Amino acid sequence: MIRLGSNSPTRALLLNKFNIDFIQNGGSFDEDSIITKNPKSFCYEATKGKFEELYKKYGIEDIPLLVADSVVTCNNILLRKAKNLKDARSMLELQSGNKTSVITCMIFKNKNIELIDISSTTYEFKKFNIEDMNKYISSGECMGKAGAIMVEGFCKPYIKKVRGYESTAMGLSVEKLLPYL
Ligand SMILES: Nc1nc2c(ncn2[C@H]2C[C@H](O)[C@@H](COP(=O)(O)OP(=O)(O)OP(=O)(O)O)O2)c(=O)[nH]1
Repeated sequence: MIRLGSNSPTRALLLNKFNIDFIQNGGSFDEDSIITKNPKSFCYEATKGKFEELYKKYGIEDIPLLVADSVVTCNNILLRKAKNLKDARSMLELQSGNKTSVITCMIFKNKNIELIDISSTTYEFKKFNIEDMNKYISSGECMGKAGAIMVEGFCKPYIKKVRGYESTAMGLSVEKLLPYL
């Protein structure tokens, strides 16, 4: 049993998919407090902030703690979760027919180890079909996802090339975590 220190439904879905028993307690770390715009540093700072908040609140005496953060970088621009549908559209237009990477940082701590993992999955997308993209945006599924992309959904038919785990792109590099559970 582990504590998933996250509000993310996708992270819960991933742990379920890998049959990992967990309870879910999200935090309220303010990612807007992070100064750096470097995608990898931002992702690490956000994960560290989330970990410190929840480690203070729950500790690891009873069960291990897992937190994570994901960001997207395209054309060296840091893309977080879209603020609104207009923001989501511009993120998607940037990534259409382009190369984009999802960076996921995880911190996992139990009584014996502390794992800090930063992984990325890089995609080369074909150009998104406009009608398809409009439908995706108006569905609202683009919200709450780093870079407004959904690799297992909207983006799937447009994947030309991929390097890295799909789980990393969805927000939790579970394959990297398994050896420690
Ligand atoms: N379903 C899906 N979700 C994705 C994908 N890429 C990123 N995400 C989700 C995972 C995270 O919930 C979210 C990235 O935002 P954060 O890392 O800040 O996490 P979030 O605020 O959702 O929850 P947390 O900070 O862990 O409480 O985007 C994807 O391709 N598919």
